[in-house]
Amino acid sequence: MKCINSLRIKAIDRNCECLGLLPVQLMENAGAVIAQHIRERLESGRVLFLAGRGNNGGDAFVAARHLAGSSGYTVKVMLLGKARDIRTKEALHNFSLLKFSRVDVLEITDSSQLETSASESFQEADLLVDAVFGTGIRGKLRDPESKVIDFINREGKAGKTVISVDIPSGLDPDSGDFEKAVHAGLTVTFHHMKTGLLSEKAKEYTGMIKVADIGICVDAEQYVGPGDLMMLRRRESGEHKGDSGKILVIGGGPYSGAPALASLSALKAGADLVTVAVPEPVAEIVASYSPNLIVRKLSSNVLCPEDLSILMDLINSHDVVVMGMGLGRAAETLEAIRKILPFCRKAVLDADALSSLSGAIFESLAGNCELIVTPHAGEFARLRNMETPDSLESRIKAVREFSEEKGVVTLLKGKIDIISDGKQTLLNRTGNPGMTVGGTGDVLAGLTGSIFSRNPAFLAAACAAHVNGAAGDLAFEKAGNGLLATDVLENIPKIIKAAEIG
Ligand SMILES: NC(=O)C1=CN([C@@H]2O[C@H](COP(=O)(O)OP(=O)(O)OC[C@H]3O[C@@H](n4cnc5c(N)ncnc54)[C@H](O)[C@@H]3O)[C@@H](O)[C@H]2O)[C@@H](O)CC1
Ligand SMILES: [K+]
Repeated sequence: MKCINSLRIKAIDRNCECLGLLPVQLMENAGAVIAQHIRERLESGRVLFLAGRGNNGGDAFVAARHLAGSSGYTVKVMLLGKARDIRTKEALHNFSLLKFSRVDVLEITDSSQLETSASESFQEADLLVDAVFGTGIRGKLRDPESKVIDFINREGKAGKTVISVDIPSGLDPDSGDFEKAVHAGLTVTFHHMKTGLLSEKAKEYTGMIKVADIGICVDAEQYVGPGDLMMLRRRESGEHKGDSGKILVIGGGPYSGAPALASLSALKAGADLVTVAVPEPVAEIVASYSPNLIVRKLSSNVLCPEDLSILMDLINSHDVVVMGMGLGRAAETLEAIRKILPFCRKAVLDADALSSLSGAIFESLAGNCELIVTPHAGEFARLRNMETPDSLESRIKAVREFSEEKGVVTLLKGKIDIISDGKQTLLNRTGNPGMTVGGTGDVLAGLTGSIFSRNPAFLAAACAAHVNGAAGDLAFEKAGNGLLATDVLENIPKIIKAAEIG
């Protein structure tokens, strides 16, 4: 059974919104599902909804409206707080519809009301709906919410049915931990099972669990979207130079532009420091591209095994090594890459570096170096010794199997990018035909390294693919098919800033 954590559900929710499926639509579906489960449990009678001020409460407002429209039900909503404290516009919108829906509303502004004016509502209810907290619960429980959980449990103990919306209130949706939680007879959770519901501790509290479809678009989950960018680590105030990533780019030799593009891209994506190590003949050219780059000279015309002595300290003092761009495929270069890799903790391999990889290398790296590879279809074919299939389905299968077998994260570039770590797979469709121009792959590699320095490999690769394509789409608006890799580079900060992840 597919399980999901609270961060990912938020991401999917946001992706839905970006696709045009509004949060209020999902709330409507969630509420309608809850109303249906109530009807199945209770043919007629008094139903009391305990609603918090977040979207979990919003689901309850919708369910109350649906149920009040069915004959035989007397419906009451107890709002924990004042209407003006309701946190989201969707919940507030649905709350405001209650006054036209034959639903009694009681605002609990003081815990003492629970013992006095509100106590009768608990006693006379035939069924209680727990919509105090869903996936948005944070920190220690406060009153009146904490007390309401006790009141719900008291009625449950007396034999009344308690239905929890999404999760029993009080449970941490990810760990299943709690200081106090609603004891439900039935939990109706939305879209996928929440990780916390399956914990040993939670099992006694959830009652029967039903996973309910609420109409989330498949693409919101299968494709990387702005919601996934929300999962990336935010920069904290008070961070120091270097905390937001130190990237070592190893590239150049036959080419000089490629390592410069990767390095600048890492900086534009928010890395604090980028050092670019390049063979001696191109060092000055690379340095001339930008004063923001720290350039280190390697010993000869191309990267070679002797350079390991210069590179060791650099590798140790940087978070991520991004390697391959413009290195060429001289035998000594490929040998050097194979020698360098075991010393890296995190590495992104692109272009020529991919030619150095063999089964034995992957095995020797397992557990020591986290690796992201960013091949295009031709490079992927060479990596696997097998044609890269044309159909999307077969490509997805190939990328998933390769990633699982080799223990790496693969970002297969194409019209639709495929990102997989063997267990999770995401697709990306940002980008445009103008991006077939040289250099955009170098930009992607640097961007990936930059995000990877602060985030898990799979999330970093997926988000990098999305940001790179989105920056390319902005560049396309101005330059069409005449866009350059440098135009993509220039637009990276706009995309990063819009997602507030820089
Ligand atoms: N795809 C989705 O994510 C959907 C989510 N929906 C619902 O939205 C819920 C998540 O909504 P929210 O993120 O608004 O969060 P919640 O409704 O779970 O609760 C957040 C609110 O609870 C209060 N709160 C949090 N911790 C507290 C504490 N320790 N003591 C006292 N008060 C506390 C705060 O006022 C906060 O605004 C889900 O569980 C689900 O029921 C649905 O509307 C449909 C779609
Ligand atoms: K709940």
